[in-house]
Amino acid sequence: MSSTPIGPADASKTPRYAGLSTFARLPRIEDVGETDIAVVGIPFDSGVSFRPGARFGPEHVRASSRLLRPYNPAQDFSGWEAVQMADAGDIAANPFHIHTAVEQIAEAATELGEHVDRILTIGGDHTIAYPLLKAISAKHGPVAVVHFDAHLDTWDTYFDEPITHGTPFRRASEDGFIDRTASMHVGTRGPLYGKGDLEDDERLGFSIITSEYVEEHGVPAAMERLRQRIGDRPLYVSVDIDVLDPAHAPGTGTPEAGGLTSRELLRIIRGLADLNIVGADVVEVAPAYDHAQITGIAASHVAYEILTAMARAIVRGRGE
Ligand SMILES: N=C(N)NCCCC(=O)O
Ligand SMILES: [Zn+2]
Ligand SMILES: [Zn+2]
Repeated sequence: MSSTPIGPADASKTPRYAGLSTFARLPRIEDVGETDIAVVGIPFDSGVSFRPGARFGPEHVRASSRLLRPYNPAQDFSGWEAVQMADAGDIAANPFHIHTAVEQIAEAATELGEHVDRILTIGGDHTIAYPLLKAISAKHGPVAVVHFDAHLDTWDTYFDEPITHGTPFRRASEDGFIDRTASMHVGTRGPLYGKGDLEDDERLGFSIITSEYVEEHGVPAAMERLRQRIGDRPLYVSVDIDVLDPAHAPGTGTPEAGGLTSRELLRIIRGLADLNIVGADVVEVAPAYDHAQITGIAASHVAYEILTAMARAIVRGRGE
């Protein structure tokens, strides 16, 4: 798409708090022609092991994104002025049958991916990363994954069930959706079931930047390790908002103490901006436990940084 993109509603003409709720007040996909980047919601939380409520994440993050502005000074770039972004609405996923839900998600993401260059998904619980990785790897081959999360999410089963929000990256690794030489968790912390969890995790292809590592060595060292491991491979970024400390993201289902600050997370994501982010999700926002939109605003800013990085990658690819 090369003509001038259609941007969000102008906040100096239509008040920010007016109008239909789309991410950042972007146009709906049906209201624009060709779209470079689609933001899509997946209101699904049937995979949770503790507090439910992430099914209301997409509408909450959209509502919390109304104050975003076009120019991102931290990346010196105006994403939606450079490429066409649009809100593609929500993917309908069966809340009563998780196997059907993941098929629906994989199909809908594959179909959307045929029409747009990149997709940023707003969840929903972390289960959705599994079908999203299926769709993205069908397009690009096995992708490098940077997974921001308090949790490993490479556990095997819960109640003997293989598809849950604690297991998506194990299933994705077993199914060959991820590049086992180039994937990483960031922000991991807290109690595990046993030491074997870490051995399994390594075997499944992940190395780990713990929350403590970020505190000890700082954001630049973390960014350097990420760049070294990923290189120029196609990169999928999955952000579980519980990577943030509960002080920065109370509105989530499985909170763990000792997490990143939102400032640290935003900086690390910006550090990925010169890599090739081909797809991303922001998951596990559960508004019932949120206060003053703390979690929703953090998630909307994370999504904004990722969208900016994606737009820059598209512009680089065009040789502009
Ligand atoms: N993906 C998230 N947020 N949490 C996974 C927690 C799995 C457990 O209860 O052990
Ligand atoms: Zn988590
Ligand atoms: Zn997770």
